[in-house]
Amino acid sequence: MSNDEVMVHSDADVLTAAAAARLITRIVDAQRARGVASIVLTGGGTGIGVLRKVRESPANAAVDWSAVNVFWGDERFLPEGDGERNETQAREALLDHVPVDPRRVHPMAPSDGRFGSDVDAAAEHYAEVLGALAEAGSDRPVPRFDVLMLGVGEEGHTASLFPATPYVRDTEHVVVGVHDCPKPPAERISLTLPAIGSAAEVWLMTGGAGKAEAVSRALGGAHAVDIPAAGARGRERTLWLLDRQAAADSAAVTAPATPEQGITPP
Ligand SMILES: O=C1O[C@H](COP(=O)(O)O)[C@@H](O)[C@H](O)[C@H]1O
Repeated sequence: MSNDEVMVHSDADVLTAAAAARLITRIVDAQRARGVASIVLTGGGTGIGVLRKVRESPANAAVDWSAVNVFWGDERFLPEGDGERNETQAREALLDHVPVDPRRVHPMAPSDGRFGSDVDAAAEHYAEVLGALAEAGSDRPVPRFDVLMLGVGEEGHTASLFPATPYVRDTEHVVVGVHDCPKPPAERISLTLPAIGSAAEVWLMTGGAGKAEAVSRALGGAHAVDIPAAGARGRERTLWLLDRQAAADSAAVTAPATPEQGITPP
């Protein structure tokens, strides 16, 4: 039985705005508690939409952007600056517009960087970057992630972990080089499910009718190998942020009686 929390918003615009407000608050709270916040970004329409809304929000001035560590959950292995890279899109949407400390921004390597076209070497290096920033005394080989955001694909992929691939089954690595990806580009870099599961909070954010079946199967208890999003769980909290269309097929999430409604499945 899942103890995921589900929040359904009326449409994609409200979803991204509400998730942005939530993200700002999460960062401010983490900075108040520890002086610094660590966030893990996702690509995809909803994830980038959320970053755009953070940029547009006057409340983003409450964040000390110089004390935000930025990581990525996955990356499309393409040349630096390519418009399809999750990093490029995140920079355009937010990071180029707020005073982040470049030393705290940790993108995954591009395909024309120091590892050339060797996606496995690039993945191994990212694991080293994460390991070097792991909390002192922690047995987790990654930093403390206050929030790790994810998208959900129509077939249930999350980060760059696709159904029935060796990568979604991987429990040995923190980061994997993904080959033969069914959604272009063919090569990607991704955190594994155990690495995702080290985050304090995991937020799965998606909207649109095309995601309804995957969401329903994930919330219905599908195996992660079939629906990778079903295997993404935070240590303290797993939160699904959906619009009505994406929630439409989920038995545990009946049509909201009010415009916004949060539901925790039984
Ligand atoms: O390729 C990717 O797609 C997923 C989902 O994207 P969406 O546009 O369907 O919401 C995203 O989570 C992932 O980071 C990205 O690399």
